[in-house]
Amino acid sequence: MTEPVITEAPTTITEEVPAATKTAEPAESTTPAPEVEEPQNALTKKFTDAEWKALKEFRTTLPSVVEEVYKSEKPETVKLWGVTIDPKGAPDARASVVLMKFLRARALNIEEARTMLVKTLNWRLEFKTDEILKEEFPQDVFGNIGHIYGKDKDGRPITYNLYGGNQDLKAVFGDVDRFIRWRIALMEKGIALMDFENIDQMIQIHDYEGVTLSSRDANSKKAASTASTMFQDYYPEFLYKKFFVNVPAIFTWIFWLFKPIISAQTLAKMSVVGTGPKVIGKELLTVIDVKELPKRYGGEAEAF
Ligand code: HEM
Repeated sequence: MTEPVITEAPTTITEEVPAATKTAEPAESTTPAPEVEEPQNALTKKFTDAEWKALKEFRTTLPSVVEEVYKSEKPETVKLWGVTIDPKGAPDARASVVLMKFLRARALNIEEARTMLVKTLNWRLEFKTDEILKEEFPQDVFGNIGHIYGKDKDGRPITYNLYGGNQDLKAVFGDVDRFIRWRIALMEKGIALMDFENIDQMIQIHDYEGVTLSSRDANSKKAASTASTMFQDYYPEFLYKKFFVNVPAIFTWIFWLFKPIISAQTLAKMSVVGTGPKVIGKELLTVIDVKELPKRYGGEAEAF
C-alpha cells in the first residue's frame, strides 16, 4: 500500500493570479490568451498557488482516467459523491474540491493522485457503491452501533460508532462482508450531507464503552483493518477529526496496532479520550456545540 501523505488544508486565502509575463517589446500578434477564470467557492478559495497548479495538470489526465476505468463505455461525465466531473469541460468549483482531495492525499503528486482516482473509481464500480444507499441492513443488528447525529461548530456532519462490549458484537461482525457494506453505507450517508461548497469533511467518534478483550475476535479484527484500509485508499481527505471515547486506559495500546495501515497525517487527526461524560465532554465540546452533543458525551442533546 502506498503511504498516503495528506497535507493539512491551508488556512490562507489565495486568489489565482496569472504571473505577469510582460516582455520589453511585445510583438503585435502574440498577446497571450487570457486565462479562463476559475469558478470559486469557499473551499477552493483556500487552495494555495501550488495546489491550483497541480490541479490544472491533474485535470489534463482526466480523459485518460475515464478511458482506463470505463473503457468503451466512454461516459461524457463522471459522478463522484454526487459531484459531476466533466473530464473535458469547463472547470467547476465542486469538481475542483473533489479532485483536490486526491491531490492532497498524495502530496500533490499528479501520477499518484491519478492512480488513487483510478483505483477509487474501479473499486466503486466493483463494490457497487451506487446501490449501497438503497440497501437495507437488519435494524436489530446495526440499529444501535451507528448514528449520524448533529454537526460540529463549522457544520461538518458527525458519525458515531458504538463498538463497545454492550453490543451483540458476534452478530455485528459475524458476517464481515455484510458489516463492511453497512459501514461503507454509513460513510456514504455522511458524505451525502456535504455540499463540497463549504463542507467536505466529517467528524467520526468511536465509543468503546464496556469493551473487553474478548470483543476483539478474528472477525472484528478483520472488519476493523478492512474498513480502515478502505478509508485510507478510497476516501481521501474526508476525515477532519476522529475521537475514540470511553476507551479504558488498559486498552489504549490497541490504537497503535493501526499505525502500520494509517498514514501519519491521518493518525495526527485522531485522539483517544478517556471515559465518562465529563472527560469526554471536555475534549468534544472544543469542536461540537453543547446543543449538538449527546448527553452521554457531556452535551445537552437528547440523542441516541
Ligand atoms: C475491542 C473491541 C473493538 C472493536 C470491535 C473495534 C472495531 C473497530 C472497527 C469495526 C473499526 C473500523 C473503522 C470504523 O468503523 O470507523 C475500527 C477501527 C479502529 N479502531 Fe477499533 N475496535 C475495538 C477496540 C479498539 C480500541 C480499544 C481502540 C483504541 C483506541 C481502537 C482503535 C481503533 C482505530 C485507531 C481504528 C482505525 C480508525 C480508522 O481507520 O478510521 N479500537 N475498530
